Amino acid sequence: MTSTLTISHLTKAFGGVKALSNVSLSVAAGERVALLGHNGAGKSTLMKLVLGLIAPDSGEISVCGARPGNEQARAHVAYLPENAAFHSALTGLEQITYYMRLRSVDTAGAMDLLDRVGLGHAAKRRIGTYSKGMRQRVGLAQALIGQPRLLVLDEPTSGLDPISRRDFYALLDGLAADGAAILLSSHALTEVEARTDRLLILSGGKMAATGTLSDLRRAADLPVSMQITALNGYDSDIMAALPEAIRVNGALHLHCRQDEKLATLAKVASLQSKLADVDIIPPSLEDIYSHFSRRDGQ
Ligand SMILES: Nc1ncnc2c1ncn2[C@@H]1O[C@H](COP(=O)(O)OP(=O)(O)OP(=O)(O)O)[C@@H](O)[C@H]1O
Repeated sequence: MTSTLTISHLTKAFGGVKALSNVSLSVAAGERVALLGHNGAGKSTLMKLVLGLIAPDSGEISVCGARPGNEQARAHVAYLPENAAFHSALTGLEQITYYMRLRSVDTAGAMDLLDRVGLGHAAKRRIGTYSKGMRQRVGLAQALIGQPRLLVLDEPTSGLDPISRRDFYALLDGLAADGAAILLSSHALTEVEARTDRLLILSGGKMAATGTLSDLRRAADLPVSMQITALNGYDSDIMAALPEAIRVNGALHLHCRQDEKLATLAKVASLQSKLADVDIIPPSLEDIYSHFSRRDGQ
């Protein structure tokens, strides 16, 4: 796979604060990558470096083979800030036409662009009357001018309702299918897990983990929980057979390491005639995220 964005050993400090330390990553054409991390983890700094708005102290960045911020890189990169602001007196169509002129792109395609982001029906209404979701779509339309090969999206779905989020990700799916590389930051773990190809977790400026959720689940190696419900009258038999179980709100809970899971299940299964139900509860996405995202001292 060709890499649209390549970052090698990137380091950036602001005074005494190390915002990024030795971060390397790549995003391939058609790949959707989510950047996760606590407040101050370094996500915005990484995006600013990719956009060429600030320079690294050391390390290399290549955007479609060019240096960030130069003319070639800027022609291929689009950015959507978290709170895109537009002129409230302009219509969606006027605003997009204006941006197209700024980018020296033929404005005849403005309406198509608005249709593509689902704003065709409101193209001639003032942006001041748009909902937050509609303004985000104006931002996305603006980002799509000139068919960028890399989209850098800073918390693009924050403040959107579930339907608008779903529509937004469906749009991103289409762009990725057409070959765009997408790097987006988010705090919405469940949605990025479902709608991106890979997760990157930054913690204290360092790359704490990268991979699919299954990769991260394996690497975190967090304990598995089981909730065991005994048949009436068999509670103490179960407690005797599973002394490591603890009682929580009337049910019995058992924790075991990943590599003990099958053996523990076999033990539980041997008590089948005394059990009403067993639920296996894998570590949640939040558990995995917190495992990798612990800040210093936490
Ligand atoms: N211009 C700057 N001057 C001084 N310190 C800065 C500057 N920009 C960022 N920092 C510091 O660098 C660290 C990383 O900040 P950054 O904004 O990249 O984090 P973030 O992950 O985007 O956080 P958030 O989720 O809150 O947006 C923080 O400690 C921040 O205070």
